[in-house]
Order: sequence, then C-alpha cells, then structure tokens
Amino acid sequence: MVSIKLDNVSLVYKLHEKLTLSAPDRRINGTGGTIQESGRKQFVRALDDISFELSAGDRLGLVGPNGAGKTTLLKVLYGIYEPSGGTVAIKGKVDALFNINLGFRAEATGRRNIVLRGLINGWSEAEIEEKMEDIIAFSELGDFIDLPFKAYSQGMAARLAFSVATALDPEILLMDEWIGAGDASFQTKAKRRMDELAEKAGIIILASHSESLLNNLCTKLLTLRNGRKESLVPVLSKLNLAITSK
Ligand SMILES: Nc1ncnc2c1ncn2[C@@H]1O[C@H](COP(=O)(O)OP(=O)(O)OP(=O)(O)O)[C@@H](O)[C@H]1O
Repeated sequence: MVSIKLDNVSLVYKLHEKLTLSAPDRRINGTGGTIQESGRKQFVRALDDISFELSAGDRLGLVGPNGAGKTTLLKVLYGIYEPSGGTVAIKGKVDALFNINLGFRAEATGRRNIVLRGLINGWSEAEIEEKMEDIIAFSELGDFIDLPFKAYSQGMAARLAFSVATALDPEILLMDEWIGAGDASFQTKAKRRMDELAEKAGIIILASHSESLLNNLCTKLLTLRNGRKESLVPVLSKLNLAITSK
C-alpha cells in the first residue's frame, strides 16, 4: 500500500558566495523562504516544519506564492534533496514530471522519445511496444508523433510528457506547474486519467498557481507560504456540487 508521511521537515539551501545583505532589522519580509545567517554562512530556509500524511487515492495540490517552497517540497519527495531536518517516509515507487522538456531529446521524434523515456523509466522493450499506440492515441498528436520534439508547442510537449508518465500506472506521481500548458480538453482527459490512477491506489502531488485547476484535479490542497504550511484542507468543490444539486 502506498503512503507518504512527513514529520517536521525542513530544507535549508546553503549559499556558497558570501553576500552583502541588509541588516536583519531592515530586511523586508517578502515572497520566498527565509534568509538566515550563522557566523560567516548564509542560508535560505525554503521549507520549515512541514508535516502531513497521504495515503492511497489522495491527490494533493500544492499552492502558494512564488518562492513558497512548492518545487523544493517536490524535490525532497523525489529524493533530489535530503531534508535538513525532520523525516520523510515513503512507501511506493515515486515518478516525477518536473519539467516538460526534461528527458526529451529535441531532435528525436515523439515516437522515438516515447521509447527513450520508457527505457529511462526501466520499462522493457516489450512493455514499450505494448503501450506505444495507447500513448500516442492519448496524446492526440496524430501525425506530429513522427515530427521532432523541437517542433512541438509547449502544450503538445505537455500532452506527450503526461501520456508517457501516466502510461504505466505510477504508484506515486509528482508533477510541477506544467500541466496548465495543456488545453481545456486535454485537462479534462488528464483529470480522468488521474482519477483512474488514484483509484488504482496511487498518490498524486501536483503544484500549480491555478487554484481552479487544483480544485478540479485534487482531493486536498496544501497551501505553503514562506516555506511554512499555512493550511491543508480537503477540496470541497465536489461536495458543494453535491449539496447544491439536491
Ligand atoms: N538552489 C537554491 N539556492 C538557494 N535558494 C534557493 C534555491 N532554490 C530555491 N531557493 C529558494 O527556496 C525558496 C523556495 O523556492 P521554490 O522554488 O521551492 O518555490 P516555489 O514555491 O516552487 O516558487 P514558484 O511558484 O516561483 O515556482 C525560494 O526562496 C528560493 O529563493
């Protein structure tokens, strides 16, 4: 059974050059994490005391202003960064879609990129072969699948990336902002596929600036601000719909 449990997680980035900053009492508390100094060292505290638990079927939306810590949290969950404090316990295989273009070869066709992505994900050639037509059909790229990836628009690239990433039922899927690049009809399809993935007892975590997108796609919303957890609430839109339709 998949699960994620974070207890009091913090993440501190060390700044390697010594920078001249305003005196602490003259600093303006703006967007982003907290800038800290200790002796000659300077840090940005990007996550501060974050705790939450997710279980099979949860779809968590991450919201918050620029620099709130959304991407950093996804990177901690993916294991790119070790937390500076606290613990992360994850059961299940984690896949991530952080950047549409990451891992795609610009010169290779969409079809070839599906093969390359599949191999990177550890799929066998037979699994890739078996899934190929489904992935192409879901992306709705038509003849563009045989054009080089560099000829795709951002939304077309997002369609291909999403279709590949969700083709083999990932247990835990982390996604950054990019899903908003897909058009409305693709977002509807993406939602349906995410529903199916979550029903197969997966966990999905998705960061976005669009609260309406997250309300539509997710079951819970975690709001971060200056690296801290401001709130974690269930998404009520479906509940409201059910109440108002009676
Ligand atoms: N490599 C780094 N070195 C130092 N500070 C960093 C580094 N990467 C991110 N930060 C800081 O960590 C904080 C959180 O950044 P993060 O990218 O996680 O925010 P975000 O919520 O994803 O923002 P956005 O909505 O703008 O994408 C910010 O204050 C940022 O300046």
